[in-house]
Amino acid sequence: MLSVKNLKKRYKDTVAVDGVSFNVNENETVVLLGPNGSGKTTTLKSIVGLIIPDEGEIYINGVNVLSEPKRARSYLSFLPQRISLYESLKVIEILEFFRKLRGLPVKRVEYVIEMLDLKDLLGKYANELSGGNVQRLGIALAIMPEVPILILDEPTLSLDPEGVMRFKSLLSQLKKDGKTILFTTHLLNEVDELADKVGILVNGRLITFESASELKKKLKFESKVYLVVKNMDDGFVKLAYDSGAIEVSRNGTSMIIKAESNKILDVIFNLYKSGAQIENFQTSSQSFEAIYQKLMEEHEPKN
Ligand SMILES: Nc1ncnc2c1ncn2[C@@H]1O[C@H](COP(=O)(O)OP(=O)(O)OP(=O)(O)O)[C@@H](O)[C@H]1O
Repeated sequence: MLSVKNLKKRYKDTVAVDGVSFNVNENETVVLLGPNGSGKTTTLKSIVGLIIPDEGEIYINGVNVLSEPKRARSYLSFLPQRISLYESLKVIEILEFFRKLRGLPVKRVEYVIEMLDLKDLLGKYANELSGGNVQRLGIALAIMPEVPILILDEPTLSLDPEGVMRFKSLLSQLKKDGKTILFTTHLLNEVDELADKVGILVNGRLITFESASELKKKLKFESKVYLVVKNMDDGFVKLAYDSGAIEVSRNGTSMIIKAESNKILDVIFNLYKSGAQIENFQTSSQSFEAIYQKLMEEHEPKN
């Protein structure tokens, strides 16, 4: 559906994108992560034909973006990081203006008003909108055309928690509708739920591109369990280590055990079998954020 091959872009002395290649299959949701300045926006803008790369090829539905930009672009819709709006127009006028510009039926305006819950904003002028509401309007404009591919640069930027939740359900609906979605984000804990695949860019290079679940497996995804044991004894700490725990800390009758996710239940079960009277336990899994930090440290070791 979307194929990026050996993409390179340099701005004077800055190498923004340095040989990036990846594919996005039909109906997949792919998230690009990376620190500020790692080349995410440059990659997206190259895909949508707004930047001419120095090297590399990009195909959308088999159409070369560089040689047939108009045809390639007809398959996609793009939400840029900063959208510029006509400040003297009301939200409804902006939606209508965009609809006419793209030659879309009236029902597409009704659709985006419903999907982004824009009813209360329709009479407001663009310059009266908060940052989060500008972003909602931007997303509305991006999903108005009925195209198979959506490319979104930081769609959750400035959204409040409710806006983020709304965006998440919008994205799962779009996925159900068969869309292929590529977006960048800094909200790492959203990645788990939304992404089929994750690409991580560091200094213009794609250091990983794989499914979120594979990434977790590879990095030995860890879980933590907090236990309160009525008859706590140092022997239980030793037993936890013997059962595969990576780290155990004891404080009075409670202990915190860290282990690989697939071993944590063994540890608890062995403690229980050996007579530990477990009064309370709570588990927590490593967030995607921790995984991301670990990868970053591997690629940018601290001095
Ligand atoms: N028009 C430009 N002129 C000069 N340098 C640029 C230009 N656009 C981007 N760069 C540089 O290229 C590098 C990659 O920038 P890019 O915007 O693609 O990163 P990003 O990962 O999207 O960052 P962010 O998360 O902050 O949006 C950065 O070092 C940036 O300063």
